[in-house]
Amino acid sequence: MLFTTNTENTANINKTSKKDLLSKNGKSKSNKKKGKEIVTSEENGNPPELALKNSKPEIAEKSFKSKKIKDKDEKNTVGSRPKSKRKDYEGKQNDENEDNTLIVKSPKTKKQKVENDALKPGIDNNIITNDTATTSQFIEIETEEIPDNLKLSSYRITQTTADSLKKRGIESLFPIQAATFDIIYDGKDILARAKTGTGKTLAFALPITEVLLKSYENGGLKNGQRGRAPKVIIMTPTRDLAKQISSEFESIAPNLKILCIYGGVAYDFQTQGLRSGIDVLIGTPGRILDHIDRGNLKLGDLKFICLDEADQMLDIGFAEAMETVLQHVKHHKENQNKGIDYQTLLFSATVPDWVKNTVKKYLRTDYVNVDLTKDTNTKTNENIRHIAIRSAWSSRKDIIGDVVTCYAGSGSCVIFCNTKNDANELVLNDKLKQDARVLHGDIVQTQREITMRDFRDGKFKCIICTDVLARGIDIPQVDLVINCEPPKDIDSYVHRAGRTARAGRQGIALTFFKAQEENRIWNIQRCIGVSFQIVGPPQPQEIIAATANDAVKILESVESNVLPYFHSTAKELIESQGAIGALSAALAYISGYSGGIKKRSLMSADEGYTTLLFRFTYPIRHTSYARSIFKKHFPDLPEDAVKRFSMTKDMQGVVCDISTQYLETGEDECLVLAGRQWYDTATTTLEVAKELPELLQINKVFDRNDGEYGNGYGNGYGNNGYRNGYGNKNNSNKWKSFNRNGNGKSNGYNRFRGNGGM
Ligand SMILES: Nc1ncnc2c1ncn2[C@@H]1O[C@H](COP(=O)(O)OP(=O)(O)OP(=O)(O)O)[C@@H](O)[C@H]1O
Repeated sequence: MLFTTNTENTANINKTSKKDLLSKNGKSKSNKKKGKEIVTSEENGNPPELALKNSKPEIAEKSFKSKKIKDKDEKNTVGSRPKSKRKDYEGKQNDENEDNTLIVKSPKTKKQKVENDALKPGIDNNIITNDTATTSQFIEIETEEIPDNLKLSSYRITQTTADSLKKRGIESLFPIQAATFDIIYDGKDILARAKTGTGKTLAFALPITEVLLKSYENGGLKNGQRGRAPKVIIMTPTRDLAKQISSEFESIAPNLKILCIYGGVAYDFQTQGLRSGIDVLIGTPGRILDHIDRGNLKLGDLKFICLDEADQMLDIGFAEAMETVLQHVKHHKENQNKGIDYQTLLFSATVPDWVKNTVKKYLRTDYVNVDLTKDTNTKTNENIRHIAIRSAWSSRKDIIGDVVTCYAGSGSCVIFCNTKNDANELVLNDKLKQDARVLHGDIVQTQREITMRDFRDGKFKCIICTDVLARGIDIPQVDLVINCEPPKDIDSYVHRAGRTARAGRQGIALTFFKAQEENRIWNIQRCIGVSFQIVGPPQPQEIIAATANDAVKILESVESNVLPYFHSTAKELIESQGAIGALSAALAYISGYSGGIKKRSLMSADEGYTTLLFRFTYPIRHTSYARSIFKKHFPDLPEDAVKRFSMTKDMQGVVCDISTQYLETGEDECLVLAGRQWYDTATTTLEVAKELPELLQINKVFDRNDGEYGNGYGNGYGNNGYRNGYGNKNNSNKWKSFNRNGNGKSNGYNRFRGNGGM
């Protein structure tokens, strides 16, 4: 394990596979070679207590355990341990890999034999279900084995705090918390990065709380005095996040006085709060600065200044205020000849260079850089599934309700708009059948708080917002995030998507894009290392599948005593419509689809278009092949009735949209186009596409005759494709050159580009 303290002090801390963990096990080649040495600041002129050597971790662990029992002074501390031993113990818990990175073990499941209570005398066997029934005295259950390095008891967490955590269902630390606890507790500055929803708030809140509690206990800091200045300032970009962090502190540290301040509300209450004395101040930089300027906020006792989501400060216009606060603190301490007797902490899922450069001016040179995102391929949380739907802006408002129905399940949904106006418009949209409320910077603070509270409490399903909710906001039941259009930048995408799949849950991030925005989707895909699944808008069968269960539940919940009143009407209905027809009508009504479900193009979500799929038994070279089939077989079909031709990724298919007025289904489900029946041949079939097949990168393969996409094809695709991809004119009619880019290498993207010139 290496805490590099040269230029960056980087502790790379990775989750690793079970196999990796087993193979390390303190016995790896590198461990032998390096003698499990934690090289820290001693070699670099930093305080000696951080230079750790641990060649015999197992022994260190034992000595820690016995010491823990003996040491009465530390009885109030779960896992508190003498410093020297603690270091040894830490070395044991966190394995190192070949390149000296610290590995934080994740919980793994372990099979445990427990006594089968169901077979014990005196226990009611009726409670045995089919799943649990067994004749064995023991049953095997899967339990989570918490690695020692994630156990609360492995850290200097007081019993009171541990109890508060357990009340919230927190039994162990998450990797970022395990990775940063000791660093912060032991007095270092830190720049920490971990993916969204991985517990960064507690990663700073826990050690800060414990340091304060320890200081108060030892009399080092004055506790409870009226007018006491804060020991901690936490700056966040938004009020909503400030409120959330305050609640987090309140839940783990009920004995500390927490104050949350932000702009947009009167000063009086905040000023009174500051004057009465507080321990932790959480707020937005602008308002914090105002209080410093007004002389309300004293900085002399400050021990921690923490920046959460600092990189968003620039977007919100807080970058200058944030830096001025940091400068004030520094100068204030210097003027008091206290030097830098406080710690600076920075946490975010994304840390762009401007933040690093700004913050480094205020971090001590021996700060530690913990980056849990560094060695993973994706920048977003792995539990997020990324979906994109191409649709014209005008169609989006019509399908968004169905999208929520099909993808949010019983969970909640956050819908991001790029502007406040868009958010205001969308919330009025009657197609959004689900309960929805709007939240953005123009909504008054009290209403924002009510909306957030109700959303957390599950009182409505969708919150429509701007980026004001993109950062940090933690609502565990959010299963779906929708971007009404691609966000302005990559980091925004990472944070917006991160509102789902929190604390190990699964979630979906779904982005709408216009045809001309497609490159933005591929750009996000490339930059954050995820794979977008391009799908069509929900189709009737999916919508019905998603709603029918709920409708059935509603029917089942009807009080039986009211049913007799409906019997005679039901009887008449069944006589006129048949039982299935009558009940289906009732289900359709309950599901909110009594007005019918509009068929939509899978390609563009446009109403009035149906997507057709040609399949060939051989690869084709161009979508015009399909166009020529239409011309030949359906001479009465107007040319503009079919559009958006696009090649499937395997190049053995073409999808296109046909104006639904020219499409009928004849006997045996056969297709009738402009009055003529289509007959499949041995090599070519045509059907209504049930789902969007994987396409070659889409905007590049639209047919040049499509008004909507014509330019993309003619200029971008044609020229580039020919020159870059195809390369050699002489090869143009040779099949082998079709699969090659200019360099003669075959790969997905270039292969497609290579096709462009044909
Ligand atoms: N050790 C833990 N055990 C169980 N749940 C936890 C633990 N730590 C945090 N959580 C829960 O995980 C969720 C996400 O935590 P948090 O909001 O701190 O994430 P984050 O990394 O700050 O995300 P973001 O980057 O979006 O701000 C919260 O609901 C929190 O209560």
